[in-house]
Amino acid sequence: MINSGLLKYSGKYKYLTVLSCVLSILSAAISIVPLVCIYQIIRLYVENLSTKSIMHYGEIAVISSVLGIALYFVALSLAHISAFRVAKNLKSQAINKVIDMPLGFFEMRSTGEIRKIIDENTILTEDFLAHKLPDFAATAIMPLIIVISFFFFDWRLGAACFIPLIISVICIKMMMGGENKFMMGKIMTLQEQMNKEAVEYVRGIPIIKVFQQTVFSFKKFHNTIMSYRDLVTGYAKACRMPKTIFGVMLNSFFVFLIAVAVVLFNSASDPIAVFLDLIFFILLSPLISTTMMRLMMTGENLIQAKEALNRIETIICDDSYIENGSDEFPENTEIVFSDVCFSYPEQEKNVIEHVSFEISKNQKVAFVGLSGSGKSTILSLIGKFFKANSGTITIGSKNINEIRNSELMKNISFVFQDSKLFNGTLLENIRVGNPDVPLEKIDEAIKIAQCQSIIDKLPNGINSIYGSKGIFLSGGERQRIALARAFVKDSPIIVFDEATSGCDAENEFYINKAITEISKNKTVILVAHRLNTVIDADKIIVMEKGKIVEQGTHNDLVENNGAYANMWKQYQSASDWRL
Ligand SMILES: Nc1ncnc2c1ncn2[C@@H]1O[C@H](COP(=O)(O)OP(=O)(O)OP(=O)(O)O)[C@@H](O)[C@H]1O
Repeated sequence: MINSGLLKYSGKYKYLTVLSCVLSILSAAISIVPLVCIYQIIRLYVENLSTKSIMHYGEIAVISSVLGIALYFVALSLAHISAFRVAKNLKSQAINKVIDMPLGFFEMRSTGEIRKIIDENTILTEDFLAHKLPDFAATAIMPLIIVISFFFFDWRLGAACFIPLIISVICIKMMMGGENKFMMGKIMTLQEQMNKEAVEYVRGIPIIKVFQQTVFSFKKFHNTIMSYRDLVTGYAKACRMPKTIFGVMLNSFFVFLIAVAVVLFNSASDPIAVFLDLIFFILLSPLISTTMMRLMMTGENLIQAKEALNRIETIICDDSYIENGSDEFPENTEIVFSDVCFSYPEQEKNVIEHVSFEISKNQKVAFVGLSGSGKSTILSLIGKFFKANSGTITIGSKNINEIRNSELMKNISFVFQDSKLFNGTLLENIRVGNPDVPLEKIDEAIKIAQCQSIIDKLPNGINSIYGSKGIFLSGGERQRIALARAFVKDSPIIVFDEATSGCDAENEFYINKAITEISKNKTVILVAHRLNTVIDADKIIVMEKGKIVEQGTHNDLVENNGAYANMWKQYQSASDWRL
């Protein structure tokens, strides 16, 4: 049940939610008292009885109205306190989980999707607990009110109210039961998808402009919008009839009451008594309508909150990334892959097939091969962005699954093809991996990563805020800042994934020089397309379709006259052609 599901996130505030429901029920029960008092006042007036009693009922009506409002106010206030706590706990648990997730999690989900799951669903649960749940509890008192009015007043007039009431309950069932029960989930899934694809679309606007495309070029986005349109239109059509009948029934209590009352008047020995009972039911019927309307709305909100909770729990309860590794990182940074196979989540085909290799401590090892052969995937597995399907990966004989993610990240630096800088000063960007590093080390990093010329041209030097007032850097310049960052982090293992691709000759020269400096006394793994950067590697591993086809030094592989020798020949002829 949703309530207990949500309440486990409210901690000690759980009782406030329960109390708010109890108070809301009391408030609903008390709300009937003024109606009874008005009925009594009319009865006393019709029967010409004492005005003193009329005053007495008037006072009770006013006091009970105020009490009902006060109880409802307290109920809502308590519900809000508990709801805020649940929203806060849900959000912080989800965010903490996301922070602990390996990079692979973010590769498989867009930021738009993660933001929507956490942000919008917590708002939905908060809204439900703060506003809708007390109302939902209050509607529980309604059957009791109807039964009491049956017994105490006139069962025949009660039955007249019962007819539209039953029909409207059937209509609610038709709108929310059967296939429609799953509608909210489908609608929310499509909304999430639209949100995700809208973000992708906005990101892709430069491509649309450059290639003069329209929104239709973003087929997936367009198709999702169309699917959403079809789904909600279908749902609206399916609900058209029951919703109309529901609306008519809620407004037809008078019709049923008057029809039955006419019959009763004609056969009654005491028409005044029938008239007075009719007055009571006329007073009661708007309360029944409001309650039915509330029931329908809160029922919808209940399904929505349940779906929202399920969605947040896909993150909070995601066991696939449970961290149970230790905080000890091995001294020996030898990396060994033994018969490793891997396929990306939700993909059947292995992109890494029975791969085994060894990288000794402080060796420089390069992966080369055609595009799509699995080089970057190998690097992702070393960083535990994804877990291997089978086989083992060890660092210093310790299985990487036994090393905590944060510890692994502390000891491995990654320099990707397109390094990202965050919105902050260049100094903050450089020391992000080691915030307490002394300024002398930063100066050394700037020198080694050849960043001085970049910093000199900025208005506030190293304190210039990247991304502000036109302070942007070229791809090659960002790479050099990322190299300074890696130097400052000073981790024993460094991974370069095509760090020089996309750079001009000048930047490539600087970056290669920096890589050589930064790599001293480190275990270095690099992926490179430009083979001139791997000649001096201790080992070159050649990949083809997820498998290792050759490994050795540059000279050994050239002598072998295999795949690498071919690549080398092609590379040389291309370089000669360029020259
Ligand atoms: N996130 C992902 N989900 C599904 N498949 C992926 C994902 N990333 C890569 N792949 C697939 O895995 C295979 C290996 O990709 P990988 O990026 O490791 O190759 P690569 O050798 O590094 O290529 P390149 O030199 O072009 O960067 C490719 O077929 C690619 O399509």
